[in-house]
Amino acid sequence: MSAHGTTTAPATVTRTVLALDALTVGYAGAPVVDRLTLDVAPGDVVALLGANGAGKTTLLRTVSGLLVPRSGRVLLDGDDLTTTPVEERARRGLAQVPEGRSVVAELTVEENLTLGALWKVPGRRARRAAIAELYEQFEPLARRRRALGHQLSGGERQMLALARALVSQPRVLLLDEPSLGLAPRVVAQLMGVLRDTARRTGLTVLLAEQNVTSALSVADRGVVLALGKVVADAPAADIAADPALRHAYLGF
Ligand SMILES: Nc1ncnc2c1ncn2[C@@H]1O[C@H](COP(=O)(O)OP(=O)(O)OP(=O)(O)O)[C@@H](O)[C@H]1O
Repeated sequence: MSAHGTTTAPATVTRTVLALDALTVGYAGAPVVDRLTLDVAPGDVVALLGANGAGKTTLLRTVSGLLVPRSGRVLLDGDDLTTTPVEERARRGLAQVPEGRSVVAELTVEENLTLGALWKVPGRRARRAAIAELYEQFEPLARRRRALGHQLSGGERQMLALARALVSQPRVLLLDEPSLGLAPRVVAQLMGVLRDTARRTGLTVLLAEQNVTSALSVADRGVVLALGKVVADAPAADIAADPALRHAYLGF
């Protein structure tokens, strides 16, 4: 009771950086993402899991602005970005690393990183400092800074794609299948860098992965999709420890 005799609400504030509100997205025919609602807290690493075709890529592309939903909203810090162009979303701190390690094959590692920093980090000196800082985390890239994109291994390319997204210091990182086609040792290295970065910087991550074990090893929270709907949303450790859930939706 307060001094005036009224009951005051407890001072708990749930902060949300990214909110997906009843999103429905599709191509031709039935929706692929179906009235999906998800709130992501700042600094959360969320693994988006689900079988082939569950709607993970479609959801990430809707958040980054590559796809426009049929209905529902995408909110960043409470601002409705549902119809905001991709570039403006990027300027506001949303960065996507698409499936397939998009790096520029004809440019060196360092040039690719400079390109990533170009419009987000003003001034050559600041860009050089941002890249130097990244090299400290992405040690294999530092060693290959003069190598061209096409000379890199799959793991190095994926690492470069991740580093290039991080150089713009995004607030929310959208990662689509970073482990695809990589050897387990390389996947472990990549996930380790992602986990360290998220812990150090408070970055919020939405990580779509078929590699459930790897994704849950870095995530705080797991969200399982099936037919475009959320069928489970729980701490990553609980999902990893739930054999019935794994068997029903994750194939192991
Ligand atoms: N460009 C497109 N045009 C038409 N249908 C599409 C398109 N892209 C995806 N789909 C369909 O939408 C559904 C969901 O695909 P999506 O790629 O979002 O799933 P996913 O969970 O990311 O699966 P994967 O891990 O295989 O990428 C699938 O049935 C897929 O065939």
